Amino acid sequence: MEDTENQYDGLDLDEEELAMMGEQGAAVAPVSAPGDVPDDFRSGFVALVGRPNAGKSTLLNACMGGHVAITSPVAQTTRKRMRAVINRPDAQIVIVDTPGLHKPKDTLGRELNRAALAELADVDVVAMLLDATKPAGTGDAWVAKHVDESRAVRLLVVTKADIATPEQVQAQLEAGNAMACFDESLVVSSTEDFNVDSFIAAVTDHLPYGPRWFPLDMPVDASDEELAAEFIREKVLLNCRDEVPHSVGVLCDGIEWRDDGLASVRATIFVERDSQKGILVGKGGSMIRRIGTQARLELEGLFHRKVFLDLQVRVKSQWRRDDAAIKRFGYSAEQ
Ligand SMILES: Nc1nc2c(ncn2[C@@H]2O[C@H](COP(=O)(O)OP(=O)(O)OP(=O)(O)O)[C@@H](O)[C@H]2O)c(=O)[nH]1
Repeated sequence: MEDTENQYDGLDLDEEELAMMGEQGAAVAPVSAPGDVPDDFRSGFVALVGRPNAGKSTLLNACMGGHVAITSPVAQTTRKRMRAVINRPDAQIVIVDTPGLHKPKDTLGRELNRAALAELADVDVVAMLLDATKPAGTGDAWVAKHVDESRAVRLLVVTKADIATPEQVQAQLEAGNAMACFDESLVVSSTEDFNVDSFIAAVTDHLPYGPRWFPLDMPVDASDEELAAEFIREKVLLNCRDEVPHSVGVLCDGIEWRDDGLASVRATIFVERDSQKGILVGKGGSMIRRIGTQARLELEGLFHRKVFLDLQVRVKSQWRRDDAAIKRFGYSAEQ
């Protein structure tokens, strides 16, 4: 069903809320002292915003040249703001991946929207992503309205050029530019590495002169536990269908860095109903074993060592309507 404007009623943050959230984001302090970087060093933050499935996390990964943010064909994959850092001799670019803006059905959905919108208040550049293969709708117009109100430099990025026709790309460029006043428009394919460099260059050109905000050895601002939980959730999304993906929350209960070089990771996958637990565990444990194997291989790549993964599945009824649970999972706007 096509989104209609009034489905988003009550979602807009007022100025006070935005200012408050902007201040929280601004709590990052520079790590480089004056003189550590050249006078013409550029640095700052670019937020990727757009509807679910627009390709935000995939573009972030393409910019980073690796698997940093989780992606899947399931809408609303991203639940945590993810900041990834590109370091160049002339610039430091902090890319902020945000949850897809959508019509929320529960407290979690509302928190995800709040988290995404809050980023608009506190970045230097906003890149609004539009999927070239999906006709722009009122949901995109709603996102564009917020982008238009942002004080940041605005980029329109039409994504998935590899699977769109030239006509679709052109139509999306026109639709996007009709919805908001953009400073620049680009067409990319993140999976085919088409124009990803141009995107980074465009962002860099619009960043102010400034210090480094993150140390050179910190490509993402997430802890090992947070990354482990997200990569496990990604494997659940890739293996499960229907209602299970949206009901899944993952908590990493701990990582032990053992003397024998092995990382022992304990994590719990939460679902909302017994029936979902049954699907997730699978016949004779086949599904959870598959998810565990895929997640373990991913974590071995991430941690550069062998991983022992202990996965539990538990039921927590209606956690998506529970503020405290949403906070505990780290999916809240107030991180
Ligand atoms: N062919 C193609 N597919 C893409 C491209 N970019 C993203 N995709 C696919 O589109 C789907 C959604 O991509 P994501 O990067 O997870 O989208 P997102 O905007 O982060 O989604 P949310 O987390 O729901 O907000 C995934 O299946 C990606 O593989 C692209 O350039 N080309």
